[in-house]
Amino acid sequence: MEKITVLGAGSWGTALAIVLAENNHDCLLWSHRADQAIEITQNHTNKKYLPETTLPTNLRATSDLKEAIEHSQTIVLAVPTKGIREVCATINDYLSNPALIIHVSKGIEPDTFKRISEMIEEEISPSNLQEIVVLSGPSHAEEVVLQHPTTVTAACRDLTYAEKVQDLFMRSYFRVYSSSDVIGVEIGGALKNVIGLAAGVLAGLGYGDNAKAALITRGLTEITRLGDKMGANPRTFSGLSGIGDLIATCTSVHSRNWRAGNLLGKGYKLEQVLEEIGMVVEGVRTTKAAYQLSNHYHVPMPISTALYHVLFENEDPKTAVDSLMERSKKHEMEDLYEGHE
Ligand SMILES: NC(=O)C1=CN([C@@H]2O[C@H](COP(=O)(O)OP(=O)(O)OC[C@H]3O[C@@H](n4cnc5c(N)ncnc54)[C@H](OP(=O)(O)O)[C@@H]3O)[C@@H](O)[C@H]2O)C=CC1
Ligand SMILES: O=C(CO)COP(=O)(O)O
Repeated sequence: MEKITVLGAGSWGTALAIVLAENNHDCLLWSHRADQAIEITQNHTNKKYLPETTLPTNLRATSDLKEAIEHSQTIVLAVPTKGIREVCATINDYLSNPALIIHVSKGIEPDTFKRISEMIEEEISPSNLQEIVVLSGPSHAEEVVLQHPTTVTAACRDLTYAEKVQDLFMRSYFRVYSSSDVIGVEIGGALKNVIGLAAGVLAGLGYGDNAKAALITRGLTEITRLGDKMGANPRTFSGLSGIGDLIATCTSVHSRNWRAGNLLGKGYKLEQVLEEIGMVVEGVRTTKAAYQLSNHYHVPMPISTALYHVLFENEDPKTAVDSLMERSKKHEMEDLYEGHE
């Protein structure tokens, strides 16, 4: 049994805290909202994010970040990408011993192109950092809390820590694999949200399985193309954090990215969509990052680019799909690494 802190009491932080508490770890969940921390500790519920779930009685929450950091040196970071820097900068002030940071967020920062682990390294001083592990894969919180079989990957440049995280989380319904390809796992997790949004757009436009299969396949091609340039092992994209999460996000009604895209395809405006979903839709910001990265590395990413135009330049979704289909003809395989659009 270990002491573990989970930062972020949204759907994913809460679902992971449940797995850890069920594994008999002494898990303290931090919410930045005091009323939610009280609800979790006293009522054993988190109605806003997991309305049907009863939390284990050994799972406590606090809204005191200092208390949460003093609780343990194993910290699961489960806040949206947008909040990573702010939370890390604050916890850096509270850390007195090097911590193992396990991050579970899926995004890339626009403008800086930083992956989550890079942002963490910029905000937490080296003397306060033991290692960073990314935990990622096809894992909708809604299904994890129902104990449906789920598989994810823990990646760290030092495999020993990935294996430690495997041990912390492994449970009958929650199977964790290990990897040393942090870049590949982070890029796969972030960019699948872009393609997941696009899959929702296609569904909203009324398109069916042919379009969905095309999008998943060609989406994986552009993720792999960019990942290769950014230093990932291309084989990682055939794994759980790559094609695995791409399938889960592009085919599931649980996915907030898919649902957001679906509303966009039906004609709703982005602001209305985000209001309606009421939870983080990581793919929106990451689409901006993907578009910028595509230009920066001169890597063709036609789907991400088309979605960028829809999200940020008001392009009509149907017109965007038509333009994708009407591009000049290509060879299917040759363009993967050679950079032909
Ligand atoms: N949900 C899922 O199934 C999965 C999610 N993920 C990833 O996990 C990350 C977290 O997502 P998820 O839990 O789903 O998101 P949710 O939208 O469900 O919850 C986000 C939580 O973070 C809180 N929050 C937002 N900004 C900050 C901040 N600056 N400081 C502290 N807390 C903050 C929110 O508080 P408030 O209620 O006040 O807004 C809320 O409690 C994302 O990167 C997502 O891609 C990964 C795998 C599965
Ligand atoms: O990452 C997820 C499942 O693996 C959750 O996806 P959404 O953020 O689209 O809900």
